[in-house]
Amino acid sequence: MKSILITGGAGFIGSHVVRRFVKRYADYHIVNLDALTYAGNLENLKDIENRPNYHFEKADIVDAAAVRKVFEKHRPDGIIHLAAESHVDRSITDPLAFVRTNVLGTVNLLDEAKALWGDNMSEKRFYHISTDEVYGSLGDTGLFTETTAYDPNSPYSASKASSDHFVRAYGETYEMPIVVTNCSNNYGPNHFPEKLIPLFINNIVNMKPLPVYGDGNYTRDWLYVIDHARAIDTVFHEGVIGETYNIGGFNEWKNIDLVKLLCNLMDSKLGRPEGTSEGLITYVKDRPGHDRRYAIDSTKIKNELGWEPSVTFEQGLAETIDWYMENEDWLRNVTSGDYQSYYEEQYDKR
Ligand SMILES: Cc1cn([C@H]2C[C@H](O)[C@@H](COP(=O)(O)OP(=O)(O)O[C@H]3O[C@H](CO)[C@@H](O)[C@H](O)[C@H]3O)O2)c(=O)[nH]c1=O
Repeated sequence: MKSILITGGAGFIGSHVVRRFVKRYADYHIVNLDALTYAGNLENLKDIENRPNYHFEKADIVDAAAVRKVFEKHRPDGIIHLAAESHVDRSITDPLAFVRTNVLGTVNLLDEAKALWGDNMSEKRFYHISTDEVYGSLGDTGLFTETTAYDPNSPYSASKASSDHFVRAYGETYEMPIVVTNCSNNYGPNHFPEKLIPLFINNIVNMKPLPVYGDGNYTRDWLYVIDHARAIDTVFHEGVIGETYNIGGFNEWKNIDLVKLLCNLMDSKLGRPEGTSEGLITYVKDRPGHDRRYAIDSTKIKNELGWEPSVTFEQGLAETIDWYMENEDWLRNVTSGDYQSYYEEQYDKR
């Protein structure tokens, strides 16, 4: 039996990875290690929580002793590391939180893996999930490839770039079998409504303003989270040790075009007159250091491992909207408590 530790498994991308692994690999011992911060939610895993191959451990990766206990108990052969602070706006107001979780937390995990595996690293794997933001910002043309130089601009992307470097350093220095993927913007069910798509879905439902940063002409490449989880499964099992793979949707959208599409889809789903949601669009002060364009070339993973997106953007977005509308309780629960004050604070600042 293979023991697999998935960090951040109660979060957005992590929960889709945990669900996929628990359902597909009945003979694996799957451990979800999560600190259950504001963005982690065990509700995301209700449908699989009683499966015999699933185990949950509440621990913060910043706490090395707590991580060690989990390692000693479950003795993982493979680690899929997704736990991270992930919101760029939060990193601008509290960079240290990102250093702690994303840098220190990652090094703690690497150290515990090294201690557990010792000299016997064959058949082991440390897989770090990272972001295309480490490459910085593009002009109107070009794509990030695996050889693009790192050039992070936000405290968030600087912390992820740093953690990528530590993972690679453990590969070089201690011969740890590592693999890294850098992925574009994800969307889909269970996405915390601080990020563009779920925030705007929530605001449209509640007829609240849609705060578009700057001129709205910022470009992102969007990938359905379920396709990302499938890519992670592929890289975990078939990716070549020491390699980096870029993952993206070849699906670039300017924010304002995406927001207008979302508005139109929501109006028709909610039975509201055309143009109702677009009327909520409010241009607000820009995000400091806002990266203009991300666009990623995922040819390598397609050619070498046979992965490519399976869901079109129109299909994925429609499924996402349906999910939020069918899961009002989930949305209400995650937007209660501190959420409101966080949201208002962000909005007031602009
Ligand atoms: C929340 C919010 C965002 N935006 C803009 C900022 C960005 O250009 C775009 C998407 O913003 P966000 O949803 O915050 O995502 P972004 O900053 O691109 O980063 C995401 O995508 C990255 C991958 O590229 C991940 O590594 C990050 O964890 C993830 O948060 O929309 C707005 O115009 N208004 C908003 O209220």
